[in-house]
Amino acid sequence: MNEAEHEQNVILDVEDLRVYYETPKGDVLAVDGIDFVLYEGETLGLVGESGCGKSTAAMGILQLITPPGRIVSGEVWLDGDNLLDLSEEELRKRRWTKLALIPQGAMNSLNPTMKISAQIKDVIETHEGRQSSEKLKKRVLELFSMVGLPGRIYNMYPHELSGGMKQRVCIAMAIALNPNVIIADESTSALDVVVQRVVAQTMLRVKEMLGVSMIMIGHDMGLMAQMVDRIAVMYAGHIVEISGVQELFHNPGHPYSQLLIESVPSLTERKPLKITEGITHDPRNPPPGCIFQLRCPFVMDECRRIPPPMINIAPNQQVACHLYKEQPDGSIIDVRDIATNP
Ligand SMILES: Nc1ncnc2c1ncn2[C@@H]1O[C@H](COP(=O)(O)OP(=O)(O)OP(=O)(O)O)[C@@H](O)[C@H]1O
Repeated sequence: MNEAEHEQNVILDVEDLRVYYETPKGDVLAVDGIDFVLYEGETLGLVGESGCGKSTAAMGILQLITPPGRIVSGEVWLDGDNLLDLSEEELRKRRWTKLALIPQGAMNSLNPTMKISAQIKDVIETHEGRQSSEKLKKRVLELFSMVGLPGRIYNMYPHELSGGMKQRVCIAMAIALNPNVIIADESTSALDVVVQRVVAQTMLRVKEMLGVSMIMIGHDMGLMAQMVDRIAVMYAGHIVEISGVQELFHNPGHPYSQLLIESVPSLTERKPLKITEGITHDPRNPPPGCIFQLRCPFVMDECRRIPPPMINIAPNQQVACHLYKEQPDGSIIDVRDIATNP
């Protein structure tokens, strides 16, 4: 769905974001011009194989890139501000209160020497100033109950909790100041499958209770299918498709999305995993034209020369691929259909 067709408001607007890492052999173009919007109340999945730039994109949005990384260009609009224009002080005020991150391996980011409750209180007091201990305790216990944690862990340390519980503590921290947007970076991948599902359900419940918008980063397509409204598919620093879950799973548009969907394991049918090659080009020296050309089964001459623009191929489906051509009447044709039905 494009912005005009969507009834909801845009809460986060990322435009042409580029983040590169400096290396002795040249810059790694980790995120190389991504554009997307997040709608109010929406959960957007960001998927793609390891190294495609998902975490870098998240850190770029939050302005948390550190050397050798740097933001080369872009705009990140949140609540009327371009985060790239703000001072570190202004950014600090917005982190946790407007935009919260549940980082990769979040549960290992808890301070092992501090009680769980003290860590959550710290987040609250840093932003809101000192408060009565009674009031703080009530708030922490409320947060625990929202994420399904028992009150008895109030005086516990991180090592006394299971992985799933620690992950819930990180969710509690992320929602403590009622942010508009939460970015969860593969926050469930270090957990076993059953715990993953429980944590994922906690995130969904919290999302519904608070009406917060979320970006969920991961590679488990099955989990994504159950959790998100739309999915942005990333390949080598580029977003190649943004589609509704139904559209992506039933009719993936980009050849890379097609490979990803074909690789989703099914309970009833065993099939070989198609994604085995990984990103084939040097991320410091991407080919001109389409970023996926070296692995694309449908590559054409045009793909080797011209980067494909993102176009709407269906109401809730945008794809950057030369296979799709917009006709003067606005309809879309797939050039493979012309080749097979002249
Ligand atoms: N400090 C760094 N120096 C050089 N290159 C880096 C650095 N950090 C990341 N990269 C490169 O940037 C690219 C994107 O990495 P990133 O971690 O964002 O990908 P990802 O999709 O989040 O991967 P994963 O799913 O494994 O977390 C990769 O090619 C990676 O090797």
